[in-house]
Amino acid sequence: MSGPLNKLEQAGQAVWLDFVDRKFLADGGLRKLIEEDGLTGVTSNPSIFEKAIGHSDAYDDGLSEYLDKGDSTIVAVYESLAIADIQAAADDLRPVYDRLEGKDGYVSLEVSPYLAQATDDTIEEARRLAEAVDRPNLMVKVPGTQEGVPAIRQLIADGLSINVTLLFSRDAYRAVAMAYLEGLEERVAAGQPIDRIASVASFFISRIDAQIDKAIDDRIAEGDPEADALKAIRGKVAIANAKLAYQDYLAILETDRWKALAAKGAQVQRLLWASTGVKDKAYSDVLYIETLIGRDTVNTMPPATMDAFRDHGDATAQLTNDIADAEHVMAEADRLHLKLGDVTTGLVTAGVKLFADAADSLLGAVAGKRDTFLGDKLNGMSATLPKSLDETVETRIGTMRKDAWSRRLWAADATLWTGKDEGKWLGWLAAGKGEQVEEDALAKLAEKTKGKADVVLLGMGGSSLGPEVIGAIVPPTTGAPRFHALDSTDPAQVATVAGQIDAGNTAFLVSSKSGSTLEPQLLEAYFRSLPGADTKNFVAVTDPGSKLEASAKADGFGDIFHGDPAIGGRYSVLSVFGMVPAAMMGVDVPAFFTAAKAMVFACGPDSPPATNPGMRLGAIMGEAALAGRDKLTILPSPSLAAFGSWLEQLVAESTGKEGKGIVPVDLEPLGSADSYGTDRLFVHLHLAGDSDDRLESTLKALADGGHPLVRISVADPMQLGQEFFRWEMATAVAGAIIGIDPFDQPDVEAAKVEARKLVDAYEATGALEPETPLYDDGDIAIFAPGDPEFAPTDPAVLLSTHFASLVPGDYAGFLAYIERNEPHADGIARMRAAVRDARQVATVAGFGPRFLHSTGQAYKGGPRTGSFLEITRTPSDDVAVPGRKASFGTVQLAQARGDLDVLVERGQRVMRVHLKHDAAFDRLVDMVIASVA
Ligand SMILES: O=P(O)(O)OC[C@H]1O[C@](O)(CO)[C@@H](O)[C@@H]1O
Repeated sequence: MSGPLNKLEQAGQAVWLDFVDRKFLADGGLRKLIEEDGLTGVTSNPSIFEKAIGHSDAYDDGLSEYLDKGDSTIVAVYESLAIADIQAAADDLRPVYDRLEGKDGYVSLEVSPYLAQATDDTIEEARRLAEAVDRPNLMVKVPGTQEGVPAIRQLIADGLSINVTLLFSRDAYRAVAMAYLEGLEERVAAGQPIDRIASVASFFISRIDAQIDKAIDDRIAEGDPEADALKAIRGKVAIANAKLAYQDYLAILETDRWKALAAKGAQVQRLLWASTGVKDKAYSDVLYIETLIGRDTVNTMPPATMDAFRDHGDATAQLTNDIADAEHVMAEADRLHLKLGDVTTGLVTAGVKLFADAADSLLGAVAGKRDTFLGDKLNGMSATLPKSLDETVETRIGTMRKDAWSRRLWAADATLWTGKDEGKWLGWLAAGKGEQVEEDALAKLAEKTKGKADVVLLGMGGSSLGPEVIGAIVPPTTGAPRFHALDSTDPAQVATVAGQIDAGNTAFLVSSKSGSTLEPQLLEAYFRSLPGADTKNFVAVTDPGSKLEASAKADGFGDIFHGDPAIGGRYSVLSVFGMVPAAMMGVDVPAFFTAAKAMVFACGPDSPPATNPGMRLGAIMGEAALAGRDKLTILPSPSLAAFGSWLEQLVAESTGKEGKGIVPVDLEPLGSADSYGTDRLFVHLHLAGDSDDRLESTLKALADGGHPLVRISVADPMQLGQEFFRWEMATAVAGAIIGIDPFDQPDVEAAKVEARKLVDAYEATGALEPETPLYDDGDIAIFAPGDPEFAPTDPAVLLSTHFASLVPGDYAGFLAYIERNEPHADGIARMRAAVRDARQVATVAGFGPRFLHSTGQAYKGGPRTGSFLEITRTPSDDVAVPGRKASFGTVQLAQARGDLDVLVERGQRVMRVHLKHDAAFDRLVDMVIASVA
């Protein structure tokens, strides 16, 4: 063969192809180039794979085959595809490699561009890739950044062949040339062979001219007096730079150091010309080939450049010609202040970023394909946002990608939030993959619990709400015990659960991360005192070293499960705190995690924000809150109605602090589209098979009316775990956008302290501190401790004054320290609807003390826009707590009063209505509705 490309080989220059594509390889395209054009190598980079994989369906078979295996990160999927191509190319080139005895015939695969600034990670990744590709003619491509240089030295010393990429300056080239020598010397010193170690130093050409030429053109356009001198070096700087780098190379060959290595069989580290397709179409399309032909060099060409050279290239060696001229060009560039040093430094950074961008887009494309393949095994999400919010969300997603939020979150980088200790609270990421639980231990526990009639969980907030939601949504297996979550000190509520069970045939679960929460302590004492109760049937779930762990051990509990101290209570549902009760209620935990993992992987570190469901939702929540849409209104389909109680604790306790945050609105009766203000972000969660025409038409009207609406679809209740994880990720991300620490709860403790003070005083004196009502008619009493404006008057005026303070953007809260039962829930729902419709404000509600451990944080620490009606009552049948003077009723009242004091202190508006007997509740409901009519 004697075409121009073959002639390059004769001139000592190897022709490599800067391109990989599965179809091209499968069709024998590479073999043809090897046979006909004398091609001896292939290079790839993230942009090349992005084009290959992201924009064709040639990889879809491989993709689906891989995804069938189950657990698969996007990077793993990408690598499986890329490695197969690299292996195929390496196999095509193997005869060349063998013929040339390892001097050529290489194919290059680049380490992740995300690691370009991390020496140790680069080393580890290069070793891993070399092992995975498992071909002697692989060159691992490593960026020649400052951090890359020591990695290159180490990898050469390891015996890997390395393609050093992203070299723009002679200084950088000389540094990697030295790293190559050092690596070889290390091997020689260790008595290891060096003759099969190859390396190329990839020197980039056209990108330099693109920058310098632009600067020249700008200066000329501005009328620079040196216009002629500038014009004279246009299109010449990159070539001159490369020619002088080649002189550096020749100089190295003259050193004794090199000669000693050569004597041991070392191969030269060839200069490889990369980026050789011309960017300026005015230049000859073979400019960067013809000018750079010389012995022991490589030119890696994009296909179009290769075709052009085959067609009309001139293979005369010119690399060592006109060196004086090259020096003159460089001197001129310097004299004319074209700042080549700055340009090459900038190009390294830009080059790393360009490959990282390509990798993001590649991973995004793979993620998209994976999602399509998974179909409804991955819960879906779509959003209809008003234009301005849509724009800010997309801008945010763009900056999140650039700032590597997906990777940084998984790497526990606290600077995503406030830079405090947030990185220590990310155990929920591993928990999502099932890594916090031992499935065998759970299976044993499930077996043990099977024969029981009931399971009663005693715990608060994060320790009770996840299990309650699982119990309500995931269908129980036949024969599984009934499940009750008890998170209250309300005497009637305690008595109701006690009345539903036979303590002798019940498994009890005391669940508390801290192991020191008051309510489960009181409840444990109560249930252990019931006839038939046996501590062997008690299970504790708690963090290691807690007070509960010690007492459960001492008291002979049947089982103790340990939580992960790196997970906060509200993020704990996929740890033992959710999964122990799930196992006890008969949920197939391994299957639950198998279903959950689709979302965990979709939210993985390698899933860029645009295709990462948790990140995207977090961006929407965070941006909506910043835009004043801080009331996250949960509108589930009927079968998912329970989900909101878990979600509201996660969102409220995580984000509601420092006067900022998101106020979740759960179980608010559905209104007409025009009853909602502009402070809402709506979220609809839909379980396949559910239908609710009124809800559907309202959702449509909301979206049509310009309200932001996120729709989430869940194909199967077993995929509930996906929503736990998606929302955990989204909440953490929203917290970062809002600018708070989503893992602390600074204001919850304050109410606990106040309540404890009151209970302690009661234990000492036998009475709660006296208080004076504004109004008392023997039926109801009204207190408004924080507001001097309220004068004792008739209750209707007091209530209407209270609600009159609400303005759009505010929210009304109903904090009910009464039994959580249907009549009470209905009455509260009616009051909420009336207030919302009258005042155009969002309404929230919680039963106390349950909400204290969930939404209570946001009511105290979040936006100061709340106005709360607290409801307490004198219980008709109080229940004693064994070993204490204070009854459940007294503790509950103390908690209510402590809560109110803190709300007042935090500047929220509060009024308390005390019901002197149960029947007064209906009167209160009527009075509230009348007061806003
Ligand atoms: O599991 P523990 O430690 O009893 O806490 C219960 C709940 O109380 C809180 O600490 C708030 O009071 C929540 O964060 C937590 O989920």
